[in-house]
Amino acid sequence: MGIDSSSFSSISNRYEGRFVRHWDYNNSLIIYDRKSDDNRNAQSQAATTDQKEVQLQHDLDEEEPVPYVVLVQGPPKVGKSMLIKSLAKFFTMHHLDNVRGPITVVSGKHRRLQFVECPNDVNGMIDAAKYADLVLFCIDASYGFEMETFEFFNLLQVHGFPNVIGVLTNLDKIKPDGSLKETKQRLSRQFRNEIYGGAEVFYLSNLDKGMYMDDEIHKLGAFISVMKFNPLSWQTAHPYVLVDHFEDVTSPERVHIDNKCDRNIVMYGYLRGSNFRRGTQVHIAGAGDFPVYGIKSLADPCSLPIAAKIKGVSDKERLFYAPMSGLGDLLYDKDAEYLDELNDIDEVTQSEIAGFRAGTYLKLEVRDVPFEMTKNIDPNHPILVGGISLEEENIGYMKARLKRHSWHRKLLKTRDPIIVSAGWKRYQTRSTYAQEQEDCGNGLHRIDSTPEHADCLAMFWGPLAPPDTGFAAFRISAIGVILDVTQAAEIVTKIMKKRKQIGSPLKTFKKTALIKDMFTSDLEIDWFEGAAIQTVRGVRGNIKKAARKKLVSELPRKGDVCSKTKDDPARRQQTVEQRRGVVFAEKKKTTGNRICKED
Ligand SMILES: Nc1nc2c(ncn2[C@@H]2O[C@H](COP(=O)(O)OP(=O)(O)OP(=O)(O)O)[C@@H](O)[C@H]2O)c(=O)[nH]1
Repeated sequence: MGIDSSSFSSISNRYEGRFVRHWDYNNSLIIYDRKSDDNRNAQSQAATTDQKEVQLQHDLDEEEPVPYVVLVQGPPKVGKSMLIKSLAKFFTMHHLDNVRGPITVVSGKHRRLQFVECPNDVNGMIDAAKYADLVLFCIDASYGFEMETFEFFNLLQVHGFPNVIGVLTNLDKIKPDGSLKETKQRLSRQFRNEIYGGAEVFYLSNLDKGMYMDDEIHKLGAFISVMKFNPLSWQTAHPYVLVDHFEDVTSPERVHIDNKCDRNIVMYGYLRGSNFRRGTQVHIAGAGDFPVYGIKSLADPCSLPIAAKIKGVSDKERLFYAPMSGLGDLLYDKDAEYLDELNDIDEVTQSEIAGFRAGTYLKLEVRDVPFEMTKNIDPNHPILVGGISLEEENIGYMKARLKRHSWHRKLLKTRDPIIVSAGWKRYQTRSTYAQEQEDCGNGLHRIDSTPEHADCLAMFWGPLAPPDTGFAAFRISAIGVILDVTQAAEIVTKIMKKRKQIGSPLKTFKKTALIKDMFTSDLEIDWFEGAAIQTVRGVRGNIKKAARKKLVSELPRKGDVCSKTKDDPARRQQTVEQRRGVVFAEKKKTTGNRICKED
């Protein structure tokens, strides 16, 4: 039976008549007679000691939740770094000089937070939207909302919907008359209207010694420490690592011979989402898919206080971990391998059975990545490594439903290049847009550009993402969802371009007509089999097939009237109209004649 620690202490101290109840190490209920008093005091002391130990054991048995990623997003110079520094100081009393890369802090007995400053470029924003558990939207109150805020919010909608909080900065730049209160109210209202109805908004009204005011940071920090984090579906279904330390381990001799050779790299970070099984391929954002050459679990560099106590490390030493900002102990040393609270099963066997557990601090080695990755490494641009399923390892065609974003002024044209972000991946591709139309059978009508206000279908080639995955096209020009995937384009769907082909009727039969001068070859006719056809007066039909030469030469003569027409007054006028245009000129070109079947 599982109990929480608070209910344990109240229950274990409760006396019922002559019986005392308490829980043993396995959380099993034990009841003993309080009147068999020989060892009563001893038992009471034991119960207190047991209680402490059980609570410790209970805390240890609980999985250490992985640090939540708190992403600080906002336009340039809005105060993102200063907010992270102020919050880090609130939680740890450490002063950070730089904000570079993920910064992990212990924010409470059971919670750690990892602060990340969102890069201001498109690729950084795309990746950040996929790993954020909470987003602090920094808004410069002296300026108002900027495009990036809305753009990033749209990305969050596509890739999951984490918690969001609005933070108004630069309030001291507004005149402290009536307009300050009015500005706060207006921006808060706008944030809730445009971003998220129930969102909290915090105000950072001034600076004190280069930091935000303590009391305001305390309010925000305290709120984040206790808020509920909702698991996001894509993240929980995939293993992923937000890299907080990176090393190039290519042998110097190899680099000396060819400084543009592929590199071997080692990345460190907490495993998030689902368990990581051996053999899983990873996608390194911006670099591509790679098999994992080596994977190891290491000692947690920023343990929760309870776990640190068991490992004999003082809390103070473990409250902070920010290797890219130059803080935190180097526990990712090769020898410092993690030992599980399951000592009798060795690490290899465990990982073979269940994979590496989410929350584990991992060391991942990947070989032969392009040298540009190490050359352009930027600590302000955290690396996202996502585990991919077998299905996602393939490249093929995807059919998606898509709608042009209202703030993208131009229509998206078929075959124009777009940057797509779907699943862990972002890539450039060309899309063909199409619409479903009844007269096209199972096929689709190709359209030259996306419709003005409606959604449409998009077919594009790229690394496959599972159906129902949200995606966005950049700079946010459209958002949509993947419908279907395959490696062969024709299986996704048949797309037909709508063309205006004009011909003239050669002969009409009962329900059939021969049309001439519409196409130039039999092959062209084959492409259009089944396509809709219509006369100027509105008689509708479908293209059936190319006419046999013999049939064309055996055409009836002018003046023949089909009996069906006489019986059908509604159609009579149309058919007569249609027959007026029939030309019995000698046929010059037999190919290109069509048999058109009426509905
Ligand atoms: N007066 C005033 N200045 C602020 C406030 N917040 C930030 N600043 C100043 O704005 C400047 C930029 O602050 P940062 O924290 O570096 O802003 P940032 O968003 O991290 O900037 P980038 O990383 O370059 O995008 C600093 O000089 C801060 O002192 C504020 O609320 N009031």
